[in-house]
Amino acid sequence: MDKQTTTAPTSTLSLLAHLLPFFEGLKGRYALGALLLLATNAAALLVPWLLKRAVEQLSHPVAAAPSANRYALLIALLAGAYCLVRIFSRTVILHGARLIEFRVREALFARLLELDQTFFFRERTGDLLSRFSNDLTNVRMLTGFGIMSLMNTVILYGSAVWLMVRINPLLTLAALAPLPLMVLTVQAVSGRIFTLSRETQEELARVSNHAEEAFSAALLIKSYCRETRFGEQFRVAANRCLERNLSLARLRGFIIPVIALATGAGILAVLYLGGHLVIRQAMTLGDFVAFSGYLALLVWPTMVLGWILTLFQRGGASMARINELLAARSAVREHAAAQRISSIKEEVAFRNLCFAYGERPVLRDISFTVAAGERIGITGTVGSGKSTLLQLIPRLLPASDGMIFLDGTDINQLHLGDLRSLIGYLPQEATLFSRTIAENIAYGGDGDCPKAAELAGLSSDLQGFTQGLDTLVGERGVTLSGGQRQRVALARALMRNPSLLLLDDPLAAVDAGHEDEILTALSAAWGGKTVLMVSHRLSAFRDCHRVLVLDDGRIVEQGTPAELLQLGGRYTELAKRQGTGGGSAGAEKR
Ligand SMILES: Nc1ncnc2c1ncn2[C@@H]1O[C@H](COP(=O)(O)OP(=O)(O)OP(=O)(O)O)[C@@H](O)[C@H]1O
Repeated sequence: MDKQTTTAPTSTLSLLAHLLPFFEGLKGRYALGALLLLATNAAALLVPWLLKRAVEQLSHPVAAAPSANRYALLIALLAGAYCLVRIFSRTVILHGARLIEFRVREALFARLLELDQTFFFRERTGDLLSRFSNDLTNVRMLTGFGIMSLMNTVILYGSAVWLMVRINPLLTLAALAPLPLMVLTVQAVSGRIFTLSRETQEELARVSNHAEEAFSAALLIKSYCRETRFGEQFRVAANRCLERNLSLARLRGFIIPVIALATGAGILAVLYLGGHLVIRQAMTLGDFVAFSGYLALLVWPTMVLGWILTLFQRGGASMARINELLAARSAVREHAAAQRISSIKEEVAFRNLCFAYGERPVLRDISFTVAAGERIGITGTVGSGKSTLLQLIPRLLPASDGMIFLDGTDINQLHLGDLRSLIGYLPQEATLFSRTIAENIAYGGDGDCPKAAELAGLSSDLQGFTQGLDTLVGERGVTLSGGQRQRVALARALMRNPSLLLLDDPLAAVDAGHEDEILTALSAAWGGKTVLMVSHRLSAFRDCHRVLVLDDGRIVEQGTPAELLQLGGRYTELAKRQGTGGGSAGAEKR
């Protein structure tokens, strides 16, 4: 995702405009919140007016005592009503903010599920997690406290200033005269606050990334005694984050005294000028008390202006980061007129398939056809593009149009869900969820779980677990051996009895004893399945009708294992090195 660390603060509003769709159906709630805020402020504004009336009564001392009690009671009642309505207004608005946070989180998650592999190659997990946690919190603060405080400030300023003008326009001017100084200062620093907020969020994302890497690579860090070095790298990242945070705090610290100065100067001006007006009897004492009361009500909203500004700039910066994620588009998309498919009747064909990761070509001019029910082995040098080739078939990676066909139809025109449900894919690295073995296998689809486990050669392992298929595998399968993890993943791929089986190095983490067990079990599972099996071990190809040998993204040899051994080329060389018959048992061609 493009970094926009220097996005101008003026664009904060346009960034926040992206939030509008998430307010759908909540506008009424915010309007009610505003109404309740109006009511609380009306109660607050009545207090100075009652004080004025109470003070005016003091000029008639005889009647003053009972009426003073009455005013005191009224003020107490108003304060009670103020508290009650205030609680409701906060709940109504803050609840709305929680709903918005929930909606944005859902939208983010839906987008992440939709994005293809190439996106995840680019992005760091810690950074993505940070968008889900810190950035979302900032957006919630903005849509909750930010909006509530802003509405409160606008309502209070609008009404209090109007009442003050009614009492004495010139005194109002004097009270508010220092405000432009405050506005100019706030304006001057707001751009810097936005930039710093954005940088802080990015540094925080780096810290999350370091933490995430430290957790997932704990074994590696310990085995290479890299605790100190890793700790140091974390400290550097955390320090950079701290510096940004401190700069932000300094800036906020600078705003608050300026605001306090402006409000203090206003109060001073009112005391001095208002006092003189009262002495000269150009203003009643009651009006002076009411005026001071209104001004006092403005102190807090003025003081929190700096905080509101920070909430908006920080929320804007976070929204920019969230928008980047929401705007990310998958290179693998459903075709507008996607064709449904329920089986592979004839073939899977590759026609001059080329693929590149960014600028780097990985597969070049690959052409071959796999007849339905045919089993193809794929071997070759490390990094020759074998895994990439497999991942292109279920469109886990985006292939260009006109390169891969299923029964004559370009896979890009097929319904994505249909295509994928025809395929059982075993990736090179087995990914397990921290659930039971049975649940991990059942993730592959509906089917016979014990049977799939048996086919994957898991039976003897399951006997060793007291809870068998119900054994919990720990986070990402840590409580299983590498070979066991891979066999659970294999069972998952077999679970839905797929038409097309894509096996990426199914014997990579398997010992010789299990290799034979799995291959024998798989022989029973082939049925009429079309199979593409990648392996470095040529013995894996004993049931394959044909084997392709890849080198630097090209097919350099192909044929039955026996034919390839006759060629005396790459395959023969590999077979010699492995001291095997090169899978020459080779399946009979149909
Ligand atoms: N996400 C990626 N971004 C950039 N390059 C990649 C990415 N994944 C793989 N590659 C590169 O593409 C080439 C082919 O990778 P691939 O994993 O398909 O090879 P392979 O033949 O399966 O390798 P191996 O035998 O080691 O499993 C390699 O050079 C690899 O470095």
